[in-house]
Amino acid sequence: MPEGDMAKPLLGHRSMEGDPSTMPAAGRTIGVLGSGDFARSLAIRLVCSGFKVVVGSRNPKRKAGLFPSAAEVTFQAEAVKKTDVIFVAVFREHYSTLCDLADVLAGKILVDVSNNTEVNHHKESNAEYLASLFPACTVVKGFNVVSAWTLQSGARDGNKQVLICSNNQEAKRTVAEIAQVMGFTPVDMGCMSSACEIENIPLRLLPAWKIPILLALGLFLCFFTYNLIRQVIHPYIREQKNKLYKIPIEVVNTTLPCVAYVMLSLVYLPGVLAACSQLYYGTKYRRFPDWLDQWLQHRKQIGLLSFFCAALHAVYSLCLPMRRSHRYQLIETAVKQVMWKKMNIWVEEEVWRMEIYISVGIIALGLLSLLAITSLPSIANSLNWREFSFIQVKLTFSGPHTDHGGQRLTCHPSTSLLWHGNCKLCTGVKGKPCRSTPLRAPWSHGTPHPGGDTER
Ligand SMILES: Cc1cc2nc3c(=O)[nH]c(=O)nc-3n(C[C@H](O)[C@H](O)[C@H](O)COP(=O)(O)OP(=O)(O)OC[C@H]3O[C@@H](n4cnc5c(N)ncnc54)[C@H](O)[C@@H]3O)c2cc1C
Ligand SMILES: NC(=O)C1=CN([C@@H]2O[C@H](COP(=O)(O)OP(=O)(O)OC[C@H]3O[C@@H](n4cnc5c(N)ncnc54)[C@H](OP(=O)(O)O)[C@@H]3O)[C@@H](O)[C@H]2O)C=CC1
Ligand code: HEM
Ligand SMILES: [Cu+2]
Ligand SMILES: [Fe+3]
Repeated sequence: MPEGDMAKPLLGHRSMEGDPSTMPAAGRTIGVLGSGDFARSLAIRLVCSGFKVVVGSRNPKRKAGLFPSAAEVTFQAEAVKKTDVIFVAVFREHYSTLCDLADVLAGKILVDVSNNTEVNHHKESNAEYLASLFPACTVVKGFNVVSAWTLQSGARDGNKQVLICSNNQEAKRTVAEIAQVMGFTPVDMGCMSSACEIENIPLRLLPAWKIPILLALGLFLCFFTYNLIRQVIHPYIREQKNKLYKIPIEVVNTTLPCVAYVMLSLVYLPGVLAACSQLYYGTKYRRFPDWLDQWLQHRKQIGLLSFFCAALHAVYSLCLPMRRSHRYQLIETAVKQVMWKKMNIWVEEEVWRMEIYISVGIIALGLLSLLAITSLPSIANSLNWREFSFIQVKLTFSGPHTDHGGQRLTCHPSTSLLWHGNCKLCTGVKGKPCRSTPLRAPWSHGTPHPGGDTER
């Protein structure tokens, strides 16, 4: 790592957050065991954040060149002696090779940063395993959710959160402070039993998206097969016409809007089912069945995928006239027109149909884009709940709700509150919303009702 890069502060806005040297953790000596990618990034970041760093390696001479000159690289036992807080940047498989250090490590804080390459098949989490190897040490789990790359490039890129857990409050606080000085946001995840959960987080691949993506793929496959039979296979069998050229654009372009439409209806259908269930049972304080609950919670992802398909459809549609096949067809029509000596082939009805078709398509796409943009967390957070629900519900004509006939059903905190003026449960004035707290997501569950009773 060149010195030039080292001199640059990693956090541009650090001065605004106050001098980190005033924090109790700042300036202390931190140990790092291991000299791999993670150890190196950690050392660089720690040095830049004003800590003294000692790196413990099995082969310090060979590895010293990889670390910033401000960090001291020495033998494992030497390094451990100089500090009370040690990051163990070694894989779980090699934890047992550190057992020789047990005596020097006694009474110190070990930070377990390890991840698994697959879901843990061991009985206990890596951190609990480390704790069992070193009973005289205090083990804190943390930093595994940030990558070596995030550490080096600064917390302003990537996720700022560092999840921390430990059975020792004191040690947890110390590590949280270190994380804070490094520019991260520590999140207290409780005691050591959470370690397993924390270790599995980096293994998850967009968990909320799995079902919606499978759904979209399944729908795409069904509609694609249908359109393929209709537009390619059927003409071939009936008239021996070769229409294979239609597959890449035309068949895909008739498939995409169908998927978009079905997905869009799947966004709003569960709300209707939920309302029906509430009307049927005459209460909103009844748990929805799990499948409906899951469905309600996946609406955002389903909606975004619908938007994605619609946007692709628009791009495909705009490219239709660009194709060579389209040019040939135009010329063919013109030649036929000349041959038939027909001057005017203008059909008023078809012209209007297409004009309306496309203009409505453009408006629909515009509204969908608005929904999609406001569902980006950074934008959603900058809107207050009323603006958010105005865009998400009113602008897309998904309301007003059907549940406002009976007083008992009114005032559901998970929905747009624009129609809640006459809510009796609510202490709000007419026209005023019943919930003053900012809207996290209309489907966030278990929110206490401002009238006092807790939903579900
Ligand atoms: C591109 C795109 C992006 C989207 N992004 C977002 C987004 O970021 N955030 C977002 O909120 N929506 C998003 N949506 C989804 C859509 O806007 C929501 O469906 C809408 O916010 C919910 O309003 P609704 O009128 O359907 O009411 P629903 O919430 O469906 O409510 C209908 C009725 O069901 C009952 N009900 C619903 N949920 C519950 C519950 N949890 N507990 C008890 N009763 C309940 C109530 O009686 C309610 O009146 C997106 C959609 C699209 C197409
Ligand atoms: N890379 C990343 O982005 C992230 C890594 N992590 C975790 O950090 C830890 C280290 O990862 P990473 O730096 O990528 O791995 P590397 O393979 O790059 O480094 C592992 C280091 O462990 C040290 N080590 C100590 N004892 C042994 C031993 N017996 N056998 C082999 N190596 C030993 C070695 O240092 P030496 O030879 O100097 O002793 C080696 O450099 C892992 O637990 C990983 O899960 C967590 C989050 C992200
Ligand atoms: C800029 C926006 C859009 C443009 C320019 C556009 C254009 C077109 C065109 C040219 C067709 C005819 C395609 C063909 O016959 O093969 C079409 C069909 C269709 N569009 Fe759009 N569209 C747009 C947005 C949308 C949106 C947002 C939706 C719905 C979510 C949608 C739904 C459909 C449907 C269902 C069809 C019929 C598919 C078929 O069976 O042929 N369109 N669109
Ligand atoms: Cu209310
Ligand atoms: Fe409502």
